[in-house]
Amino acid sequence: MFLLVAVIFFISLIWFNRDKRYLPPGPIGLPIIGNLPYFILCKKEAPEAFGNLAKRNGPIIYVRFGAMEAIVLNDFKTIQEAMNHPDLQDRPEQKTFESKKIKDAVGGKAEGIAMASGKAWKHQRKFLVNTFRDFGVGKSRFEDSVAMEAAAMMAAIREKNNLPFDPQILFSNAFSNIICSVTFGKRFEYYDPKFERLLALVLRQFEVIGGAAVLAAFPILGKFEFGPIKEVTKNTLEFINFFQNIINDHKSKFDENNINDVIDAYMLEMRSSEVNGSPDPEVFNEKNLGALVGDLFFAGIDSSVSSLRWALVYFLINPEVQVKVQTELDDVIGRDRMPRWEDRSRLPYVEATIAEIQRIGTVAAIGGTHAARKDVTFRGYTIPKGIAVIPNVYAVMRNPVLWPKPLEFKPERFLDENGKFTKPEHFIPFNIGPRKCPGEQLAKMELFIFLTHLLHKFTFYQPEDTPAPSTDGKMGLTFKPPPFQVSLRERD
Ligand code: HEM
Repeated sequence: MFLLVAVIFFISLIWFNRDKRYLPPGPIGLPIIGNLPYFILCKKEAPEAFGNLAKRNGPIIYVRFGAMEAIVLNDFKTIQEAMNHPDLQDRPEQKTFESKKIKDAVGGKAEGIAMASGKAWKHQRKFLVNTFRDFGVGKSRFEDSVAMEAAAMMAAIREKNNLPFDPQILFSNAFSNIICSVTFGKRFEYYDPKFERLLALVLRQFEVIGGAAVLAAFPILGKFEFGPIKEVTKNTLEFINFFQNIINDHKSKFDENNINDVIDAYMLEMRSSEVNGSPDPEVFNEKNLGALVGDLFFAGIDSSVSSLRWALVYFLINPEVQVKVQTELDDVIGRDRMPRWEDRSRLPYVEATIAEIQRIGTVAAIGGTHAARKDVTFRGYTIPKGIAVIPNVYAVMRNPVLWPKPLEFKPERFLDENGKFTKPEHFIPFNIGPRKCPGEQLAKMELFIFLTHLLHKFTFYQPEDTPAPSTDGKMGLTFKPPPFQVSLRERD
């Protein structure tokens, strides 16, 4: 009996690993579950575990979890080539949101930008990039909205009366409000119950989505809708309801001569496509609008919140860097006014510090999963149609050849011999290629304004009797620091 089981096991092992002939090397997978045990047993977060596999197998590796197969790219040149490849710009099919309940609520399949492929992605991405440009998002004329939100957040910080606090909620309030303003032209007071509910949902969704994605890789488990998948479905239905009310409100007040936000601009595009047949009416419709609004929330909040939290973690551990940033701000800007976006070219140490936070924090550690539109031959391997292609940006940002002593927090690595800010081409926090982050300019402005305004007014330090914050990031929707507490003093 034992012999029979052993024979069946080995035959299935060979069968499940059979079609690796043209695929890159990787660890041998078990039947059904694939490489899941490796990732559980190695006790590392996925980006680091991929990097370790690459040390043994070369920069391009193949891994499998249940039905989800992935090719992971672990060095800069490979990522650069793949992310610019015209046939590698799709997204893999999304099983996490496959629930019938979600489809019923939306009236079918809804595609925004972040998870879309083909023409839905191409047209809507172009729309978003143009709309951001027209509204001046991430440009000087948008600065006042960002600065106002930073001021509201600092007022809320002062209400903590010098008691230690976890910055997660306040940062989430602020960055959510910026996305609300861009998307539907409204910001909320921090204690508005509607806003508190929305924020709690957003934060919870960020927490459970990773677990749901793992379960969804096993179609049989995914069908039963339990645990995280059930919760993701429930939260998504609540989001749909929230966004739909806002869209309905915009519909009732729509005025084509008064386009104020992304939803207005999208409705104008829908009108034009109804009347002229261009842009494509199959793409610009209300279902996809809802999905696009959701994308802005999921892509545009957690990444900025986690970046600013990494900033505080590294300032608490390296107080001398915080002092240098404050000294540069005081020397260049002075104490009588707040720093402005246009000041940044005169603040090389500030720019270098923000870059170093983005490098060492690497919030988009596996920076955007792509997929092949058709079978692609890449560096002698086959990337089969639909398979996930993961750029391991974390491995690039911590490669000791590119960044000597990569675990040390050293803003100076971004300064040249004349003290000018400089960044090498392998610095890719927003990924590269046609699919790179369309919110890059906004994110850069948010980080600059929030960081400089906070350090202009406050000095952060580790609360007494608490351990130093951990730099061991955790993978959720983004790569983020574990919760920590911070204290501050108001500067003179
Ligand atoms: C520090 C902050 C941010 C970082 C590090 C970041 C990074 C990224 C990365 C790595 C991707 C995947 C690119 C790819 O698939 O190749 C992405 C996609 C995206 N990001 Fe960001 N992002 C940030 C902030 C924002 C903000 C503020 C917004 C919105 C206003 C935004 C909107 C998007 C959207 C819509 C996508 C999907 C693009 C597509 O699929 O074509 N991001 N971001």
